[in-house]
Amino acid sequence: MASDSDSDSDSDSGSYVSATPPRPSHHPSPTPPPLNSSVRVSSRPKPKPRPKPESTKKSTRNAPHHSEQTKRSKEKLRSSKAQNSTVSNPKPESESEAQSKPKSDPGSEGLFLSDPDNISIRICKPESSNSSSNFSSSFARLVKLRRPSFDPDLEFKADTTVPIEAQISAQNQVNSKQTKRFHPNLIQVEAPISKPFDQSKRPKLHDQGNFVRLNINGYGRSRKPCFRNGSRKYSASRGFRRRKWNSKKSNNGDQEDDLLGLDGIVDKQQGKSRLVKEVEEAVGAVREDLSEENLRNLLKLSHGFDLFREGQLQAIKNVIMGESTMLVLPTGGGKSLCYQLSALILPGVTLVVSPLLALMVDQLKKLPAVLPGALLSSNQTNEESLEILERLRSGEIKVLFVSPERFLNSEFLSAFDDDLTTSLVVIDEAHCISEWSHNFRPSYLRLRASLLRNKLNVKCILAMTATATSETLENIMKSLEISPNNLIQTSLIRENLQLSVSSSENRLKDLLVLLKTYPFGDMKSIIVYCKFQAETDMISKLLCDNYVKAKSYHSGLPAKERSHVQELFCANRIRVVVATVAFGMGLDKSDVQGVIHYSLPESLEEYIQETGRAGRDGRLSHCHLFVDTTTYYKIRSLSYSDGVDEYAISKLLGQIFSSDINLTGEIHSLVKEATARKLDIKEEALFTVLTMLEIGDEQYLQLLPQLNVTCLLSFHKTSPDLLADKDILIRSILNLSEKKGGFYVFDIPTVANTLHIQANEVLDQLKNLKISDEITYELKDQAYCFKLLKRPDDLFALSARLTKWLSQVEVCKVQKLDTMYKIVNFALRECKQECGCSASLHTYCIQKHITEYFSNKQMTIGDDFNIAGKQHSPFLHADLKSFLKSNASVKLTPRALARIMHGIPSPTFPSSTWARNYFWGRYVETDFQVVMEAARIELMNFIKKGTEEN
Ligand SMILES: Nc1ncnc2c1ncn2[C@@H]1O[C@H](COP(=O)(O)OP(=O)(O)OP(=O)(O)O)[C@@H](O)[C@H]1O
Repeated sequence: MASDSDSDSDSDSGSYVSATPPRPSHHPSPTPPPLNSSVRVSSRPKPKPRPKPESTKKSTRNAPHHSEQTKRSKEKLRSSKAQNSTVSNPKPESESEAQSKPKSDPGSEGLFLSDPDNISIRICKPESSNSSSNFSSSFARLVKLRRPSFDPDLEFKADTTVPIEAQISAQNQVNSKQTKRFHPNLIQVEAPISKPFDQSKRPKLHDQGNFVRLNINGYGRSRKPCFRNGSRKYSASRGFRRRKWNSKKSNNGDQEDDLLGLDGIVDKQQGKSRLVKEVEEAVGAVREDLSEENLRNLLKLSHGFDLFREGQLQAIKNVIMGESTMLVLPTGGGKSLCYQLSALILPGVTLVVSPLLALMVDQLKKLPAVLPGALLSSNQTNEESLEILERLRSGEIKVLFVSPERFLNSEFLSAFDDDLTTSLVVIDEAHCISEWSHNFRPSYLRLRASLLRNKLNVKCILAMTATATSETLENIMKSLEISPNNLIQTSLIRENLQLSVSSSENRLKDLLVLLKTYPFGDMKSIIVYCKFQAETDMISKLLCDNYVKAKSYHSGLPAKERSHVQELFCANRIRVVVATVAFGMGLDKSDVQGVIHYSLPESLEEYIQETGRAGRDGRLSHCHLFVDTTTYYKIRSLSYSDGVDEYAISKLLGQIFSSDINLTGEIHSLVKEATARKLDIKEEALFTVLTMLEIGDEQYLQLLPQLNVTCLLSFHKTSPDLLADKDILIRSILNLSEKKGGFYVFDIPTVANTLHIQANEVLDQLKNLKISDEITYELKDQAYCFKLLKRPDDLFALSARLTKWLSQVEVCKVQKLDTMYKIVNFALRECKQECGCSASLHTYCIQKHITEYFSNKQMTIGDDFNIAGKQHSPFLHADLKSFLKSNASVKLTPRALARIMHGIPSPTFPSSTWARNYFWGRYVETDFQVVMEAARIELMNFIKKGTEEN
């Protein structure tokens, strides 16, 4: 039976169909859908034997050295941030980003780009007491510009004491005496004053890599150990750089850097400029002659490695020659190096699209010091993002990390309009493009070659993944227009991994035994993967009770705690991390010796990725998998939690294209939670449908960045009416809002549409008024926003097509799980124990079947196992009848009924309410399709009977 905790599994990328995204710990309450749920018409090396484990060293790191000036900057930053911390986050980009970011905790670990010396140009200062009218006037000009015919008096039938023209001319006079302030979104109208980048150019020290720019929350924090995990300390590249730059090297590791005096810093800076010069020369040589020798010389200088790994050299050569390339290297195979070295050589910018903020942060940290990088994320303010784009244009940034959702942002795309040369676009985790991958992510669909060429003017694309079937690869290469000749693929599983499997009736007991006996008993660094968050907490506690140093890790934990666990693990201060799928992306700990799957992975792709976290140092490592049928059925059942009925899709399309929606470019919104609950469609599935309506065969709409669309506003200094006289936005708000509980409640897109401006321009103006202490406000109701471009000719045909596609994706997901189960079952029951397979060790047979699966070869396993569960149950129909009788007033579809019988929570039927029902999860072991068909029959009978009785 799946309860709340059962279903609260994690995902590594907040993807839609295949992996359930990290969930909040609460479930939506089962209250009826609120009124606003409708569309809002707003207006490989040979394994070396592992040495005996050493006793864990305690890493000691001193507080970083700061100059007085940086301390002052830090103070300034804190106060400015405090002033600027609005209740809102105006541009949430994606679930995954939002989940990765520290939840509005100013003290939490900074995943922000920052330059503490440059605070003054980014943070809006509070204005003097009459500043609201200044804002009002510049805002009025903006409105006037967007909608010349706009007359607030006529529009709102209100008296105005100050006509808008007078406001504008008065403001012009004021402006002529004042420093000009430009609205950030006025770039199309009037170019903002090009701010000289007045950051005092602190050269990066070698040990800072790219991290110093990450932390907007406080300068000093950039040197906290959270960004300096234990493994990095000993990494080859850092070691190399140390040798290069610091002749006074002692054995103190990082501590030594912190204790260096000014002389040391000067030495380092000189060393760095020498290195930069050498790298520049090496780059020049490569540009002249793309020989292996020249590339190896550059590799040595920039990364400190002597040799390329398999696939790297070819990938780099392809990219430098402008050939779009598909690169498939195993986890830890060295994919990042391919774009890093290429970025050094190519003249323009390298844009890296990455699915997770945490991954971006990690990759940014890993850039060699000679390669300046930055990232854009929804955590940043508009000013910060604009500043980064400015630095990109000025050539100060060579590598920019972005999420796929960033491509919805017009400001971002317009930065690539003219002079900016984008030499390379890298699509990391490229399998997310394909709906047939284990981790499909709708936003990745946007990343087609045509868009990248048109919008970014880029010729070369490098797509990278560690795991993709040939079908997925075909899909990716087709949408990115990569020639089949440019597929570089090495083996999927590193040869240093020993794979074992055992069936288990009591996994907890077996896990304890495994951790205490050879080979796992000798290991100092192990990851245990579980399916559910609650499991990880329970198991780590049990391990601690049994003297195994362990911690749990899942996306339900606060970001700070997660990074703390990762730090401890990387520093070998805990032996075991018990984690969900959320752990490990971007983890570059080379000496993980063992991976244990407590739960069956959902696909072979997931298995390969997770086992690939062991033995990145090339040493012999072990991966064990526990198989129990109950977990298999439970996971299989949950694979059906994203499915959608045609009926629900039709209703959704009916809302999106309702007759009173016009196509005049107004912003429309769909409140996520309310719509999901009303239509019983998961939010991720809603987003997939919207994405398909944008980039499917025909473009029906244009998606905009997601927003909190409902604003609750209260006034403080000036009375609302007086402020409305001065401020056109406030006047609109007063006319379009309802008064509730002391707040003026209004819909942001409606106000934006009335004034013919963008929603983020409304938010910017609200922020300005808040800074001037005129108002405070709260934002709620996260919504998908879009503009309608075209109405479908046949809504029914469109919903049938979309439903069919979604159900194929669902089937594909179930098949992936079944294949995983088949392979381990084969190992357990059918393996002839040849080629090294023996007892629980099945490296050979598992690898063989993995290769068959990924190369699309016919699997050499029969379909003997009854993997799909029981096909029939004598009591199913009787139970369905009984359920319908006792829940006659509940509106049910066959899918909803089958979900209840399987114990699968959904937006309308959350487990918090329904898990108490007697029938909840009783048929988890019967194939879902069988239960759904039975539910359809019984529902029809029930309705027919009801009609006859009436
Ligand atoms: N040619 C090389 N020689 C030695 N070490 C290398 C080489 N290339 C990469 N590495 C190292 O291998 C490790 C893994 O590299 P990287 O993180 O790029 O792998 P990846 O393929 O991106 O892994 P993942 O799939 O987990 O993201 C890093 O520590 C990197 O420094």
